[in-house]
Amino acid sequence: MSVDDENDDRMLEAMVNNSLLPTNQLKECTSKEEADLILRIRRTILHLDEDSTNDRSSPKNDTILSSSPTTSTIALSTATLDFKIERAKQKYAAGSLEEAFYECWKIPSEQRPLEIWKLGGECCKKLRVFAVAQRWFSEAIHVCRSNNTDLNIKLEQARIARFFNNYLTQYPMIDIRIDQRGKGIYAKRVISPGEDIFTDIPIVHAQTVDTLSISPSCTTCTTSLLTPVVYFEASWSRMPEKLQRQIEEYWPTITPISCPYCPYELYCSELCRDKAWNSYHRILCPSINPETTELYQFCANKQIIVRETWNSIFSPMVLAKLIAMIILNIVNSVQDNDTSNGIDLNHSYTVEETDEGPLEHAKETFSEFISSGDPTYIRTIPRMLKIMRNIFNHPSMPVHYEFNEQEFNYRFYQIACNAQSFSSPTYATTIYTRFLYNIRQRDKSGLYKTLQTYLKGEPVDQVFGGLFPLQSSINHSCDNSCEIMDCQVTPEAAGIKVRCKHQLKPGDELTINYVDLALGRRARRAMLKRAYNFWCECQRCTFEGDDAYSCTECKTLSPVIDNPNPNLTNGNAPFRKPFPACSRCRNAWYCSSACQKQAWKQGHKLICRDWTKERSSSSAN
Ligand SMILES: C[S@@+](CC[C@H](N)C(=O)[O-])C[C@H]1O[C@@H](n2cnc3c(N)ncnc32)[C@H](O)[C@@H]1O
Repeated sequence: MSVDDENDDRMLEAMVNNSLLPTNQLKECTSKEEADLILRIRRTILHLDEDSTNDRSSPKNDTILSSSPTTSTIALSTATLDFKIERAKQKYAAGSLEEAFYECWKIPSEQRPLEIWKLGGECCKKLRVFAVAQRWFSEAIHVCRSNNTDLNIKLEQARIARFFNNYLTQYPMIDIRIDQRGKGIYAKRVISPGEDIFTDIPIVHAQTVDTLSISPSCTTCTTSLLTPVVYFEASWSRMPEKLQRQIEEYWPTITPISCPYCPYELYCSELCRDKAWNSYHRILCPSINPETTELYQFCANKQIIVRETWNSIFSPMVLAKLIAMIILNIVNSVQDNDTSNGIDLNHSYTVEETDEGPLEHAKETFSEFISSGDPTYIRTIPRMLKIMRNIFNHPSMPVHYEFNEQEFNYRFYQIACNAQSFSSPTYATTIYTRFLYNIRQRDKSGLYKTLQTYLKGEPVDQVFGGLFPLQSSINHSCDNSCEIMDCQVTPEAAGIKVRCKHQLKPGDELTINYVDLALGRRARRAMLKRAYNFWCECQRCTFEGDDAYSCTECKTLSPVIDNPNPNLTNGNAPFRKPFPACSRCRNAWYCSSACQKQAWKQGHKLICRDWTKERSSSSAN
């Protein structure tokens, strides 16, 4: 500490002792996080004992924290204010973040200028106290009174950092940044091909409607529950009993248990059953809420799948579970006696009230999933809106959740834009393969030969669609740098891992493919627009063309020709002679070798390969 600093400190102490910092100003902490930070700074950095008599402002945590900032602080003179602002800036420039924040904090909130709110926010961001950073940037925006993009980005970054803090601490090789596409994940160090980057467990998931009835599995942990009865279908009942016993002897042991109150959910264990009950089934079980029967039957009856909507990874059950989990979050927070959230169980809360009000935290878990799509689309699926409304308006609901068209639309697109397919590595085929292996190893009676007339080949594997908090921040590229693999993340939970496919340098973005890479650019872009509501401008889309009738490089249209086949029509458009395709990728067409050479140099060489041979590993669609 320099002499100047010491003098400043003495001056500051004098100010404190001369009531320039009134005690009740310490009530200005509006959150527990802020109060904790201030107390930590006072204890560890400034060595100010909470009970020190020197320090007139020496509250305990409960007095330092106030739910509403006081307005009764004594105003600082302009000179003192300027002195404090300057001092905060100096501390920040010297890298003393805690002290800089303390300086900012000691200025009464009503006198804090924009630069102090901003500086305090920066300090907290660097100190990784993101909840406080969020509040200070938010106040900065409030003080600013105009739309300040820089501050909005800072606030958004603090919010994201707060939400993903645990993940980013666990996976220091990645970072989350935002741009016009929303969040994205970036490498912070070199990551080599084949390296596993992170694992993730879904926050909500459900089995896809097209595998539900043919590939039974544990609703909670997704492990296959394929039994011989299900595998052999009708032929099981026609088999001699002795053969059935022999099959059972070699079939891996599987003992599914169902919900005791309804036939719709299967589990591999009581643990999985209880988890499901506590997180959503206790309000979605048809024995409690009869309106859910229609939803369970809709999912079980694969004939009525509207493929375009409830596609291979999007089960409407994900949507129902998500809302059920929010409702149970509310109930649990009340039961935890957390009175600070001010929830009144006798009151029916509406979605609007929960948006800004005390129930916000109940929805916070799902707040990071982006939601983007055509709002008129859901009018084409009125039946599901009706089913959901009936479920969530049923009197058995512990709190009222107004499930209107707007909410349906928002939640629908949250799932549509973010759902990722996955499965337990204990697939149906794993069970079947083990069965055949057991017979080959142990059977001496010629069972395998007898079974030939009954075996139907490999069973269909169970597939689930889920929302993964971290993985859902990965943007798409048609030349993706990473791939998604199924993974048993913990002994109890299946999920995914993200594996590096192409070498990543610090700052490079982690990307996955949401659509089949073998498709041409026009089809890929159309699918991405329809399913995810964005127009792909990735490197590959930039250096490929749509068709053979315009030069991918100079955009010149190919020459008009006579109709080559009188049976063909082309609307009012003329017939054109196709330009030759790039012989390797066949996804770009050039009018001349000069254009081809130019395109190659510009960047086509970076993405030119036979895409039909690329493994389409990620299945976000
Ligand atoms: C799974 S999320 C990816 C993370 C997302 N950016 C976020 O902020 O949460 C999918 C959404 O991200 C956006 N997105 C993903 N890849 C994109 C790309 N290549 N170009 C533009 N937007 C993209 C689209 O809005 C899409 O619906």
